[in-house]
Amino acid sequence: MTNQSPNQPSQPPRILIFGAGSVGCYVGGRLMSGGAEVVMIGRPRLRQVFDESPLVLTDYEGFHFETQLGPDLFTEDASVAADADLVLVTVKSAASAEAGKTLAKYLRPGTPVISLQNGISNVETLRSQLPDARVFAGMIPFNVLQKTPGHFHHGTEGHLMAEKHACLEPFLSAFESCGLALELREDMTSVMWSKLLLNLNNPINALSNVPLLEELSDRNYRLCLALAQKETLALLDMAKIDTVQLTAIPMSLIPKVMSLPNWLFQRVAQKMLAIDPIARSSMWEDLEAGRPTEVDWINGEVVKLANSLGKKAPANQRLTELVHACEQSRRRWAGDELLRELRSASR
Ligand SMILES: NC(=O)C1=CN([C@@H]2O[C@H](COP(=O)(O)OP(=O)(O)OC[C@H]3O[C@@H](n4cnc5c(N)ncnc54)[C@H](OP(=O)(O)O)[C@@H]3O)[C@@H](O)[C@H]2O)C=CC1
Ligand SMILES: CC(C)(CO)C(=O)C(=O)O
Repeated sequence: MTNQSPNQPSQPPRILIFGAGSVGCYVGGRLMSGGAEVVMIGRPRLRQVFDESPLVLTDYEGFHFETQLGPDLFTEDASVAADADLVLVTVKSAASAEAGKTLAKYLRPGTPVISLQNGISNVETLRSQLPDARVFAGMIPFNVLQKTPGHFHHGTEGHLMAEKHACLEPFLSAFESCGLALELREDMTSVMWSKLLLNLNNPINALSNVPLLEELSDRNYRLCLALAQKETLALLDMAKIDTVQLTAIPMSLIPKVMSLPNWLFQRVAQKMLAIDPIARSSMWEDLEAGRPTEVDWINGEVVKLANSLGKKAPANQRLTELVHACEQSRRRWAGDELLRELRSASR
C-alpha cells in the first residue's frame, strides 16, 4: 500500500503493533486470525518464546487461535515500521516517549497511529514525538493476561474504540473480520476519562494481590474504589468533562453500586462480575514482575486534574503513594486496612 492513499487500500493493510506484550500480542494475533497482515515489534524475551512455541490466544467465550510467529512477524527491528499503514502503540505509559521517538525515525508521513493505552496523556506524548504522523486516542476495555509465556487470555467483555477520522475507516473491516470490532467515536476525551474511572481499580487490585473477581467480591475493596471514583467524578464535573457508559451501569452510579452490600452487589452487578476468575489488572502484573507501574498515568492524572482546578484528590493521591511504596516493599493490603488508610487520607 506504499503508493496508495491510506483511504483506498487495494491490498490488505499492513498493521504494525509497537510494543507487543499482553495487549499487543493479543490484538495483533487476533487481527492475524482474521487474515490481516500484522507485524509486531517487541522484546527479545518474547522473540525467544516464539522461537520455541506458537503464539496462543484464548478468550472467555471459548475463542482459541494458535500461530507460529517467525522473525518476519515478531521482531525487535523497528525499521519494519517503514512499511506500516496503521500503527497500534501498546507499550506501557512510561515507554510512550521512547516509542514515539523510535517510530519517528521510520514512519511514512501521515501514517495513522492509535494509542491503545490506558491513561489520558499518552496521545499527547506520542503526538509530540510524531509531528508528521496522525496520532489518535484509542481505548481497550478488556483484560488480557499472559497465562504462560506466549499464551494471552482475554478475560472480560467490551470492544475497542478510537477517535473518529476518515483515515481510520479503511481499517475497520480488519477488526470486524477477527471479531474485535473497533468503534470510531467523536467523544474520546469522555471515553478515556470513563476508562480511567474503571482503571482506578488497578491500584486497589494490585495492592490486594488477589484476582479481580475475588477483589471485587470484597466490599471493603469496593468501598476503596467508590472513594477514588467519587472524588474523580466530582472533579470531572467541575472540569465539565462528561463521562460515557462503558459497562452495564452508568458511570455516575458505579460508586453507589460498588458500595452495596455483597448480597445485593452480586445481583445488581452480575454483568460486571462476568470476569474470568484468574484475570488481574495490568498494574498487578507490573508489581509482580518488579516493573514500575502506570499509577502516575492513572490516579496521578486525577491528582493533576485536581491541582489544575485548585482542589485536592486525597484518595487518589494516597493510592499513588501506596503503589509507589509497594513497588519497593511489595507490601500488600487487606480490604479493611486499605479502606481505613484511604478514609483517613480523605478526612
Ligand atoms: N493488560 C491488560 O489487560 C490491559 C492493558 N491496558 C493498557 O495497555 C497498555 C499496554 O499494556 P500491556 O500490554 O499490559 O503491557 P506489557 O508490558 O505487557 O506490554 C508492553 C510491551 O512493550 C514492550 N516495549 C516497551 N517499549 C518498547 C520498545 N521501545 N520497543 C519494543 N518493545 C517495547 C515492553 O517491554 P519491556 O517490559 O521490556 O519494556 C512490553 O513487552 C498499557 O497502557 C495498559 O495500561 C489496557 C487494557 C487492558
Ligand atoms: C481491563 C482492565 C480494566 C482490568 O483491570 C485494565 O484496563 C487493566 O488491567 O489495565
